[in-house]
Amino acid sequence: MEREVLLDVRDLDVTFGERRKKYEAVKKVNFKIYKGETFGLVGESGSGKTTIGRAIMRIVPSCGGDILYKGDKINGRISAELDRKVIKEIQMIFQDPQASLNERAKVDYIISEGLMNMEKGLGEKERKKRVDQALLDVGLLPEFASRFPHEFSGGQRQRIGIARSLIMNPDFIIADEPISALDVSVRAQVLNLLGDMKKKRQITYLFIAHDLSVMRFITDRIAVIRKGEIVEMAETEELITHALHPYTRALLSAIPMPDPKHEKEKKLLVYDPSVHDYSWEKASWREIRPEHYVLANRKEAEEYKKLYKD
Ligand SMILES: Nc1ncnc2c1ncn2[C@@H]1O[C@H](COP(=O)(O)OP(=O)(O)OP(=O)(O)O)[C@@H](O)[C@H]1O
Repeated sequence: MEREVLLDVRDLDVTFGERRKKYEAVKKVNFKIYKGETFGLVGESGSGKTTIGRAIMRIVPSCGGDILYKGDKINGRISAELDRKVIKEIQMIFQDPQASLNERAKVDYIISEGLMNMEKGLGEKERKKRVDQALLDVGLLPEFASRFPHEFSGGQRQRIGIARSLIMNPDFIIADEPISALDVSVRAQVLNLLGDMKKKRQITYLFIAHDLSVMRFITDRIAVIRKGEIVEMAETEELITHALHPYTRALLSAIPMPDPKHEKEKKLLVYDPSVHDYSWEKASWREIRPEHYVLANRKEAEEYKKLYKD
């Protein structure tokens, strides 16, 4: 059965600064996220993960390429109607719950601010009801609504951030390292909460993280990003067990990075199932195994051939 594509990112470029100070944070990035899946974007700090999330949220402008949500192009100029739909349906959960909540506002306001902007005619009684429900949904008590963020622990603050997203009844959530700033003891709880939300509400996730250990348990597919480019993309289990790109393998096992001088010669390693062998083709995305894509150089190909030839 054909899977429904929720988000389709095509040749996305994001550049910061101008002229000599120009910095290409995201370069020709392509991926699709299917409805109902949890798609992971993994890479070390500064690789461009957050920028991709922010480009989808339209917090940073894209410089090239298309971002299609449910088939509609949402980057660049869009209609007011589509703008409202995207604001409501796509929500983001931020990395640092200490920084992402307005310290001067009560939880009640923080959680319902977006909702009030979207539904101008919303009555006070209904608003209150939805705030209480959102708090209960994330495992917090309705009476917390009258408190300020500083009265909460890191884990509770992240739950408040999640409640702020959930109250919009989103179809798609971008979770940008939602647990990395939290105490180890509460990380699993927050992950479980996100997992429960997915099951109950059929939410699709883009999950951003810098290490693969967490991703392994929560994602269906993963794209590995390095210096603004996707270097490998596959189903999670396939990627973990048959990582092809040395960078992915480095993320998996903390082995040293490949020599950067080999990066210039970019070619695509293609697995041909009919002859059970790999060959090099010009650098455009192709499947190696079903839905396993990799971008690498010739020297690495020789390594892969040795390692992965059945
Ligand atoms: N608004 C901006 N202006 C200029 N440069 C930026 C801006 N935002 C991000 N960058 C740069 O773009 C690159 C990618 O940053 P980004 O935050 O997307 O990386 P990341 O992979 O999410 O890293 P982290 O895990 O540390 O958040 C970095 O070099 C960063 O300094």
